[in-house]
Amino acid sequence: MTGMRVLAAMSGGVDSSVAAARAVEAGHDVVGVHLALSAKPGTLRTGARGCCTVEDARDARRAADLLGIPFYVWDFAERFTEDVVEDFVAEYAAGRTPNPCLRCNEKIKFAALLDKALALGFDAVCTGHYARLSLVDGRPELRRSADEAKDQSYVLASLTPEQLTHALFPLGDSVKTAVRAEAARRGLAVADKPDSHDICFIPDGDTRGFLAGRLGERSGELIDDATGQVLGRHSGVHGFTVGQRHGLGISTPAPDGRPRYVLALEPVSGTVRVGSADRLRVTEITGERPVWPSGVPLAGPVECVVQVRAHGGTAPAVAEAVDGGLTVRLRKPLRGVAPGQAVVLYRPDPAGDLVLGSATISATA
Ligand SMILES: Nc1ncnc2c1ncn2[C@@H]1O[C@H](COP(=O)(O)OP(=O)(O)OP(=O)(O)O)[C@@H](O)[C@H]1O
Repeated sequence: MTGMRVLAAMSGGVDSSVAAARAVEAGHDVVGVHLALSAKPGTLRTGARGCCTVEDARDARRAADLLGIPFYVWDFAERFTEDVVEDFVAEYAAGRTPNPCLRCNEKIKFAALLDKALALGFDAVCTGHYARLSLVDGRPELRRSADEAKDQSYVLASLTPEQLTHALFPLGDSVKTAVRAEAARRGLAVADKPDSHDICFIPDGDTRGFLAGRLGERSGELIDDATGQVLGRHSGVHGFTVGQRHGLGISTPAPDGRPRYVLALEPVSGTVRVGSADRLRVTEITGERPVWPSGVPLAGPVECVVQVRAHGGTAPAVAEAVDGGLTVRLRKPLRGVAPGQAVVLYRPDPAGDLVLGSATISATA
């Protein structure tokens, strides 16, 4: 479809700059917007790296200028803090492992931003996400990106059909190297800008330190799940994720000398249960709050491939919608399946695996 009124979400990175350029080229009427998401952005003077820095806003503006489109900066810092950062902290405090990019898509980019865009008369929000999106008989179909390494369908799979109907992902069919080459060809100054990674509001990558700063000391015991033996103390369940092996701070070596992994987090008592790798194997996953991006709930047990974290963690499975939730029986056990992460169901397809549904992991067995 051409001639839509499109609001391009421009981070100041190479992907969203090229995505906006392609939207312009496709004949849409495009306006660029950069979201100020941090209450304390880094500045040009200190050169500090941070979330949504002054440099990022400037890069986005330059790209918009080159494309000849109007450009605005909108302050969404309060919404972002409430819906993404506070949620992130609360989830860790509750012993779960959240995915903040997924939450940002669900609550900010395709909720607060999309709502404002629709209210202003735009038809769609365009982003530089790597995922394929098409409308088939009026139903959105979300598929994995052509670039396997960059695929972001996992963090978009919890969007509803209503949200996806108003989304535009112009990079879905491209690989990152081609996008960089295109940025250079178009004269976009951000062509060489490094990929953003990890969590944008923790620029130094020290998630544990960030959470410790927010949640303080909440000490508890590290317990060997098999023997009940206390192996050490820790300063908060928020420092751990199911499947974690390193940084456990265990002072007592296991009698069998095998490495130990986090098996479960119990926030009320502050207990971290650890055990050997074989105890980490999961064959059944229970999911809550399922979402069907194409608007079609699973009918009966369905053979699919599931993914349980943003990178890797895939296995063939049989999934079934039950009582407003989801049950997944894995055909091959997975390790490191953490409550709070999403379980995303895919139907394998040479044209890009199709997202059938998604749910939040609530329990494993
Ligand atoms: N601060 C922001 N303002 C506006 N849009 C944003 C912002 N941050 C992210 N986005 C949008 O969300 C998309 C995905 O965000 P993500 O953090 O995964 O970026 P990315 O893959 O590094 O892309 P880019 O190279 O454009 O930064 C971006 O391509 C962009 O469209």
